[in-house]
Amino acid sequence: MDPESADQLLRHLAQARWFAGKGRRAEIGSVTPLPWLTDSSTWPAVRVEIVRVDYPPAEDPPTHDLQPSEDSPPTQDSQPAAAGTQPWPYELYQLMVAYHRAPVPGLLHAELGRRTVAELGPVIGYDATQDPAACALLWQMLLDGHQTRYRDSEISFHRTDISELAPDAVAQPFTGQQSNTSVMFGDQAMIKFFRRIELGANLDIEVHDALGRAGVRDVARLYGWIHAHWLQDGTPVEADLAMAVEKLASAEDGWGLALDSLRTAGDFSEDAAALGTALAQIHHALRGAFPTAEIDGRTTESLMRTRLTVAADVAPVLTELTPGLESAFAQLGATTLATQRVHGDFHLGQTLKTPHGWRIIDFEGEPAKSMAERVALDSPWRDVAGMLRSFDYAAATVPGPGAARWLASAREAFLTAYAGGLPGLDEQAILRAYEADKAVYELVYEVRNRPDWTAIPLGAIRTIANEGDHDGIRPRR
Ligand SMILES: Nc1ncnc2c1ncn2[C@@H]1O[C@H](COP(=O)(O)OP(=O)(O)O)[C@@H](O)[C@H]1O
Ligand SMILES: O=P(O)(O)O[C@H]1O[C@H](CO)[C@@H](O[C@H]2O[C@H](CO)[C@@H](O)[C@H](O)[C@H]2O)[C@H](O)[C@H]1O
Repeated sequence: MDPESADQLLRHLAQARWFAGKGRRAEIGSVTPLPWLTDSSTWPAVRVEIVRVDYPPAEDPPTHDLQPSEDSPPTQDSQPAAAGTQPWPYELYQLMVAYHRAPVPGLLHAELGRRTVAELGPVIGYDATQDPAACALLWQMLLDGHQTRYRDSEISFHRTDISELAPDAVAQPFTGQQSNTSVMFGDQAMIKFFRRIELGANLDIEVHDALGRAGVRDVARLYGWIHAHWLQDGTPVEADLAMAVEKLASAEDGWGLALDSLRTAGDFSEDAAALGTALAQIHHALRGAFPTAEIDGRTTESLMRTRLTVAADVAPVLTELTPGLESAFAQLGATTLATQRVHGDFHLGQTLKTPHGWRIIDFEGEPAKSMAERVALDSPWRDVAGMLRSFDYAAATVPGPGAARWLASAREAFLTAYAGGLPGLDEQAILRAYEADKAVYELVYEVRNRPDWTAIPLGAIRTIANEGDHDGIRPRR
């Protein structure tokens, strides 16, 4: 790729909401095209291109010296870099590209650049997720279970039961807040194209698949996914590129509903109870579908202490609160924790209320955690604590005379429905430790993303830390 095209691509990435490298010194390391999804007579011509974005240290000169590779389909415009190992951090991003021979009115915002592609000649590349013609082709490929291979690369569409899906569903890009890119197909399905690629199995697909097989109705039905394997700079890799699920029509998100209820002095306890029941059903199914283990609570306590130390570098106010927080974590030291696969980032924004009941979405865990952390077994109390923190966020966002009562009744209804009764003292102590750990995570999240919101988790952290002090409980180490 010539420097001008690399710069153009980098500019496109830099303005994309899903690009994680904003504000960092980034370079295009390589662009690896996967096999064409369309045949030579079909326009637009569609394929996935995997973009490696490098983050070299400031002293290294920019590298646009990308070398052609024999492992990729021949093109004039994009080749993987020759580098086999990367001395600096990098990320892989998916671009689903639709090539047209002439400009498409209405797709100006989705233009990736003009280039000459060996098999196509001079063309204009667009983000296919924004192109109705390309989306119609992708939809048909899902329905057909399309598969295409070239040398060491393959891309395949996998389906579950798609008998209810109509071929003529009209594509509509999702315009709400999200970290990936979703396209709605009529009122039937949504395809979420993962932007930042994680090699291996995608957690959201894995969990939706397992819960669907277990007959759980509290999540959207999984209709299929797109999987690929290719040579990434000479190394064979594979990843899931997209997930197709039931579109939850007429759905309202839990965060908005909770705020509405607070603003109108309403009562959220019925909804909170339904969310508790849904979470209990999901946890039950996850226990059946994935391994479980009993672990020494001291291991979790130690992880929480480490996370707190790391967090205090980002939010130094945590240093003075550390003794109280460690007191809360220390309660875990005396327990054996039953662990399993969990949601990992359960909050009101991950819940949608449909005419058929609440549905839970986005099983990928906390975005700031590594894949190993997100897939690790954990106590189900992590998710319970996540939702309790979310009620606290909602009440703090709409303060007023009724907020404290709203919060208490939502908490009680959720906990009672989840656990079949209010937790005993031992469970309350575990829950408190998880609430503290979650609030520490949130404080870091807010410092980095929404500095105006730091007071919310900080308020909870102070309360928990001071409770520990009053109890006179001290960490044992
Ligand atoms: N199955 C679905 N049907 C309808 N809308 C959905 C569905 N799943 C997610 N959404 C909408 O998309 C938004 C983002 O979903 P999410 O899974 O969190 O995406 P991302 O991982 O890209 O951030 C949700 O807040 C919700 O409004
Ligand atoms: O992007 P994700 O939805 O995966 O989650 C991240 O962003 C959330 C904010 O959008 C953040 O949630 C925090 O704020 C919510 C209110 O906006 C609140 O309901 C949650 O309880 C609170 O944790 C989440 O922590 C973060 O991982």
